[in-house]
Amino acid sequence: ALYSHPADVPQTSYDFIVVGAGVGGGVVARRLSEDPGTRTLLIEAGPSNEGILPVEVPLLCTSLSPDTAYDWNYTTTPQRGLDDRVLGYPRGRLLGGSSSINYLAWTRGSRDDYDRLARVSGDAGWAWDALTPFMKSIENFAPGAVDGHNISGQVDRSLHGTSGPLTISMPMDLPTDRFVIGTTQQLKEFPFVEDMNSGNPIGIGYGQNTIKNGTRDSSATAYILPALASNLTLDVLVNSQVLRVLQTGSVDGVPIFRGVQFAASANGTVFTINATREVILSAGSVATPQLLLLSGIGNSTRLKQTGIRPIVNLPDVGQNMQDHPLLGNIFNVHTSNITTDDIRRNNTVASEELAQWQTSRTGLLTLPPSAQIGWFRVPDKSGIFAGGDPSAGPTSPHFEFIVADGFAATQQAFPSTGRFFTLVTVVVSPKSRGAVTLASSDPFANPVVDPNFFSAPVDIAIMREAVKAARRFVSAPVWKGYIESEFGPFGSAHTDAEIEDYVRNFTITVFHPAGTAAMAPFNATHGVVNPDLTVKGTVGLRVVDASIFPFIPAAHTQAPTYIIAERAASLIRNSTGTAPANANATAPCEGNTTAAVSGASSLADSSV
Ligand SMILES: Cc1cc2nc3c(=O)[nH]c(=O)nc-3n(C[C@H](O)[C@H](O)[C@H](O)COP(=O)(O)OP(=O)(O)OC[C@H]3O[C@@H](n4cnc5c(N)ncnc54)[C@H](O)[C@@H]3O)c2cc1C
Repeated sequence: ALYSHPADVPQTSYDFIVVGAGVGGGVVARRLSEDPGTRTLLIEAGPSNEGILPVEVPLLCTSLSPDTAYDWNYTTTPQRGLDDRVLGYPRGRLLGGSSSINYLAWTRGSRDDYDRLARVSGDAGWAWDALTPFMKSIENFAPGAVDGHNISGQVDRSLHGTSGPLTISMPMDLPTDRFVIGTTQQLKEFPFVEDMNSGNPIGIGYGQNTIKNGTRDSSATAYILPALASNLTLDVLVNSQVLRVLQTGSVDGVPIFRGVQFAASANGTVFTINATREVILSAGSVATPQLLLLSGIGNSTRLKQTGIRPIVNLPDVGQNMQDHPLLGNIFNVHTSNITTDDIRRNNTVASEELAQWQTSRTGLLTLPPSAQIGWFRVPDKSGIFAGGDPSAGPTSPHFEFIVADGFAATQQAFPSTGRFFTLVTVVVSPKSRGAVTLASSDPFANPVVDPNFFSAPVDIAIMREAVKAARRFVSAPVWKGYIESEFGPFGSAHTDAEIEDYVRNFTITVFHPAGTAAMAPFNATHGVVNPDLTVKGTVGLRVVDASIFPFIPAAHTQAPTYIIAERAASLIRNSTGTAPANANATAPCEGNTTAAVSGASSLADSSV
C-alpha cells in the first residue's frame, strides 16, 4: 500500500528497504516486489506524483523546476568556469523522482559508453550487448506517434521492447521538422540518424520520449503505481526523508548496514526500521553520496571534521561528479505558425491548448521540449584533444544539439514579442569533475554541490566547436526565409574569445549529475561500489541510481539509469535467491556471478 506518514508503516522489518523512489529506486522496488514472499519498503522524501497537472502534461515540464514544491531546490557553489555564477540545480522530490519532473527525452547512450563501463568495472555484464535484453525489458514502444502520423523512417522499432512497463513514443510533427531533416540532406556534416538508440547515435534524428497517450510516463506511473495496484509485497512510504543508514552488526570485521532512520520533517519523530536482506540507496547523484557520508561512509578525515563518526573509509564518496553543461543558442524566426512561444505568452492560446489536452490528450501540450536531437563528434584534426579525447570511443558524441521550436534559454529574459528557434548545444563527454560534499552533519541541510563546469579546458573547447557547428547547421539553404537572425548575446559572439565569453556567461546545467558513487572493480581501492553495486567495505548495502556511473554516459541520463537499475534488480534477486522462477517476473535475469572482463583499468587511465 501507499502510506504517507512514517507511523503508518505496518511492519517492523522488510526484506529490502529502498531509499528514494526515482528511476533507480522505482525500478528496483518494482522488480523485487515481483517475487512473491519478498517484502519491500520504498521510502520517498517527497509526495505522491498523482493529480499534479504539470507532472502529467509533457510541455508543462519546464514549470516543475527550479524552486517548486517538487524540487529539492539545490544550488551549486559559484562556478569558476561560469564566471562565478551560482546555478539552480533541480532534482525531483516526489514519487518518480526526477523522472516525474524531467524533460522526457529517451536516449540510451552509445555502445562505447557501456563497453567502457564494462572495461573499467571489470564486469562484462555492463557491456552494450549484454545489457540489450534489459534495455528492451523496460520499453513498451508505442506503435504510432502522439498525433498518429506515419513514423516509418523516424525510428527503428525492431531495436525496441514492446512489452515493458515504460511507454516510449514519438512526438507530433512540427513545421520545423522539415528544416532539420532537410539540413541532413544538404550538409554532409550532419547526417540523419534513423534511431539514436541503436548504439551508434551519431547524426541527428527524431527524439523518442517517455510519453504515453500524450501524458508523461515515469518510474512512478510505469513501475511503482502499477506494482502497488497488482501485488501485495510492496509498501511505499511518501513524505518521509531518510536521515542515514545505520550499522546493525558486522561480519568478520566488515560492518553491516541494514538499518534505516527516517522522519517526516526536521522536527518530526525519528523512526528506525531494519532490512533482513539489503538496504538499497537510490536517492540520486546528490542525495546518495550525502546519505553515505551522513552514515559514516566516506573520507574519514573529512567526516571527523564534520562531526560524523567514520565507519568505512571510502574517500571517493561524493567525488568524481560529472554533468553536461548546456547552452541555448537562440534565433529570431519568420513564421506565421504557432510556436511554444505563443503558449508561454498568450493566455488564450494556452487555455485552448490545455482544453484540447484535457479532452483528447492531443495538441502542442503533448510535445516534449525537443523534437529532434543530434549527436556529433569534433574531428580529431581540430587539435582540441591534445590532452586526450574524453569520449568513450567513436560511437560516443562529444556534443549534442537539442532542437527546440521556441525560446529555450533560462538565462535570458523571454521577449514580449517575436518568435524563436533554439539550437541548444550540450557537452556530452565532459572531462571536468566536481564533487558533492557535506555542508553539515544535519540531514536536512543541503549538501555542497559543485559540478565544477568547464574546469577542464577541453570542455569549453568542445562547447565552442558546438556553437560554431550550430551556426553551420542553420546555414543550410533549407532554412532560408525562416531563420532571420541570431538573437541576443549569441549574435555578438564571433571570435573564439567572444564565443568562450558567451559560453561562460550563459551556460547552465542539463540536470544530469552522475558519478558520485562510482563503480570500480571488486579489488580496486578507488571507487565507491563494486560491479554488483554493493558498497565497498560494507555488507547489506547497495547503490542503484545515476551516481554509480564512473563516466557519465553521452546521453540524457534517465534511460541509462533505468538500464542499470534493471540489471541491478536482476543481480539482487539472484544474489539473495529470490529469483527467477516466478510467474510475475517480466525482466531478464542472469547468474549471480558478475562476468569478468580482461584489462579492467582505473578511472584515471580509461578515458582514452
Ligand atoms: C529538470 C530535469 C530535466 C531532466 N530531463 C531529462 C530528460 O529529458 N531525459 C533524461 O534522460 N534525463 C533527464 N533528466 C535526468 C534524469 O531524470 C535523471 O538522470 C534520473 O531521474 C536519475 O535517476 P536517479 O534514480 O539517479 O535519481 P532520481 O530520479 O532523482 O530519484 C531520486 C529519488 O530519491 C529521493 N530522495 C533523495 N533523498 C532522499 C532521502 N534522504 N530520503 C528519501 N528519499 C530521498 C528523491 O526525492 C527522488 O525521488 C532530467 C532531470 C531533471 C531534474
